[in-house]
Amino acid sequence: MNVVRTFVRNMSQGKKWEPLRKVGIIGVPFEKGQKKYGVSVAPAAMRAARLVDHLKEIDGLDVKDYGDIETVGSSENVNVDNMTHLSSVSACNKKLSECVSRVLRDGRIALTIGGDHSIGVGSVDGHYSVNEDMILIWVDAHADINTNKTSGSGSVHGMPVALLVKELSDYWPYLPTMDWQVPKFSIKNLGYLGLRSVDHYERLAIEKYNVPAFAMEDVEEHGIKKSIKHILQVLDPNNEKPIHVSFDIDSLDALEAPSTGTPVRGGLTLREAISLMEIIHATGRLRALDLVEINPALGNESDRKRTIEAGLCVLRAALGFSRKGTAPRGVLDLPVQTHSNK
Ligand SMILES: NC(=[NH2+])NCCC[C@H](N)C(=O)O
Ligand SMILES: [Mn+2]
Ligand SMILES: [Mn+2]
Repeated sequence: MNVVRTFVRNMSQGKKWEPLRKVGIIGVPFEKGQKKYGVSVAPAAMRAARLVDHLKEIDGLDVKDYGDIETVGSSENVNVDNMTHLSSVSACNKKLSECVSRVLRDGRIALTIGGDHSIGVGSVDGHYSVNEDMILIWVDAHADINTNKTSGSGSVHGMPVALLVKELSDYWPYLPTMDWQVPKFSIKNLGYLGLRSVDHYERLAIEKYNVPAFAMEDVEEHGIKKSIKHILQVLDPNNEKPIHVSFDIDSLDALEAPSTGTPVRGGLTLREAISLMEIIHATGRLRALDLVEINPALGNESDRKRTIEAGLCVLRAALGFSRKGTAPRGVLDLPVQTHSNK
C-alpha cells in the first residue's frame, strides 16, 4: 500500500518512480581493505546459505545472480602513505563500479555482497554514474570517512566515504591507480545511521558538513522509524530520489552479528534493522544495497550462522519480505474444505 501511495504521489509530481521488483546480485570476494582473513569468503557463504532461494521466496521478486567480481590482485605496486593495498582496492572497485552500473541499466536493484567496506567506493560510484541524484544512507557502527592522514589503521575500509565525496577531495594526495574514480557525489546527499565508534577527525567532518547522523544514542532517543524518516526527510524532502543503502553488518549489535572484523557492542537489534529496511523498501526508491563486513572465518559455528542469518533477514526486509505474510496472488478466496470423505 505504501509503495502504491508513493508511486501515485511521485506521479503527481511528474516523477516516474515505480517500486522495482527485480534485483541483481553481485558478489565481491574482496578483503584487502582491512587486515583480517575471511571477509572475502562472505559471498560464497551467503550463497551456500541459499541467498538466491531466500530472495526468490519474496512475493513477485525477480532475482538474477551476476556472479562474483574478479578480484585477482593488481600487479601495480603503488605506495601511498598509510593506505594499505591501494592498487588492489582500486582495481576491484573499478570492476564493481562497472558491474553496478550494468545491473542498474538492466532495470534491477543492485545488491552488492562484500567483501569489506572499501567496496562501497565502487558500488556508490557505479550507482552515481546511472543516477546522479541518488542519496546514500550509510548504516554502520563506524563513519568510514577517514583519509590516509586521519586514519589510525591505514585500512581503506575506514576511508570509502572520504574517497567518494567531492567536498573532501582536497584532503587527499594524488592517488595512483585511482584516476578512474572522480569524486562527484556530494556529502549533502549522505546520512548516517547506527554510529558508535567515530574517530576525532571523522566527527569533525560530520559536523563541518552538517551530515544528518543518527548515532546509537539518537536511535535510542527517537526510535529507529523516526530516525530513518528524519534522515530521508532531510536528504530528500520531496520523496523523489533513488536510495543507496550501504549496510555494514557491524551496525548490528555484536551479539546479533558476531562474525565481523571490527565488532562494537551496543548496536542495532536485528528487529531495528529489519524495521529500517522495511521503511526503505516502502519508499519504492531503493536502487542499490550493499551488505558488507560479514566475516565467516571469525568466531565459532554458531556465531557464523547467526551473522549470516542476520544478513539474510536484512536483505529480505529491504527487498519486500513482509513479516505479516503476503496473500497468494490471483487468488480471490480461502480454499474451501468440502468434508466429502466424512
Ligand atoms: N568498515 C569498517 N568496519 N570500518 C572500520 C573502521 C575503523 C576505524 N575507524 C578505521 O578507520 O580504521
Ligand atoms: Mn563500514
Ligand atoms: Mn563498520
